Amino acid sequence: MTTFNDSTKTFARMYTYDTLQDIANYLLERTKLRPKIAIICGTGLGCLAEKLTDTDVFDYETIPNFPVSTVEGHAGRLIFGYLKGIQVMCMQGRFHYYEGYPLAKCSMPVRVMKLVGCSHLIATNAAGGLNPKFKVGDIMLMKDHINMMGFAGNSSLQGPNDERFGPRFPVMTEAYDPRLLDVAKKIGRDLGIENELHEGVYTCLGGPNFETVAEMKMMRLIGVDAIGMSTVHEIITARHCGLTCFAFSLITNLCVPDYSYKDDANHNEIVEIGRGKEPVLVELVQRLVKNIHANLK
Ligand SMILES: O=P(O)(O)O[C@@H]1C[C@H](O)[C@@H](CO)O1
Ligand SMILES: Nc1nc2[nH]cnc2c(=O)[nH]1
Repeated sequence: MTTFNDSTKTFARMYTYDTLQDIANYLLERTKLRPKIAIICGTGLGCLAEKLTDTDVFDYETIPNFPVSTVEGHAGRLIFGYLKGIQVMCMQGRFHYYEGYPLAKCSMPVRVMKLVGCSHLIATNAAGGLNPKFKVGDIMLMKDHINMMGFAGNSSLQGPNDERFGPRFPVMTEAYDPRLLDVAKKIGRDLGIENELHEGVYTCLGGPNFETVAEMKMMRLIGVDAIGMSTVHEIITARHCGLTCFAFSLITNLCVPDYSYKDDANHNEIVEIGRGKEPVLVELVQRLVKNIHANLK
């Protein structure tokens, strides 16, 4: 019988440094672009990738050893291109634990980004707003996360550690780059959206079910502002291999810890809210990319 731990370790062994280097080489042989900035588009936020110009597009199923994206609202393409003249690589669609992929597999594209030559990661997601100040359509800049799945002994870094990626025991105290957080707040003020922009703590739960009222109450008690089903393991993997990280959540629904609240979360609405916020999200990311590029060493 295969246990949870066995399968996690099997995937960690399957995505060895050499296998991931092969994937990176496959891409580098097929694009002339050498981006330093990688972007992961969350549910309904794939519009970001549509803004790239002079693109080289790789459907996930054409990339050797790449998983496929099975979620509605996630196109399943890795795109190299220019965002306002700056080279980026963009995942239009990510992998989630609830799709049946172990966390190591969900976050393995982050290591490919590193091997392609990226130094920065911008991750986006759709999340339920638990902080009572949040409204649908607001943006929460991720200041920190609580790794609930890690508490349960499930990590993307589980299994043998390859020091070429990073140390066995990586620190996470500055998982989200404080400078980029400040830059994003300034961009928010410049765009006049400071009233819909917050900072907060995100957590990833395994999904695919949304939360019970008791679970929402518990999350609020421990300091969570927004709940989702991704990003945390990607950031852990990215920090492990030395990428500078920035992430934000689009608040697509409210997590109201009250039994009389009846407006339940719904995936189609989550996708639609993301699409509706396209102009401001694209502008935020474009300006952030410009700032990162200007500060590259
Ligand atoms: O990929 P993200 O984290 O943006 O997707 C969230 C979590 C679920 O996949 C989905 C729920 O509608 O949105
Ligand atoms: N777990 C979780 N993920 C989400 N993604 C978007 N909204 C939600 C939510 O309310 N809960």
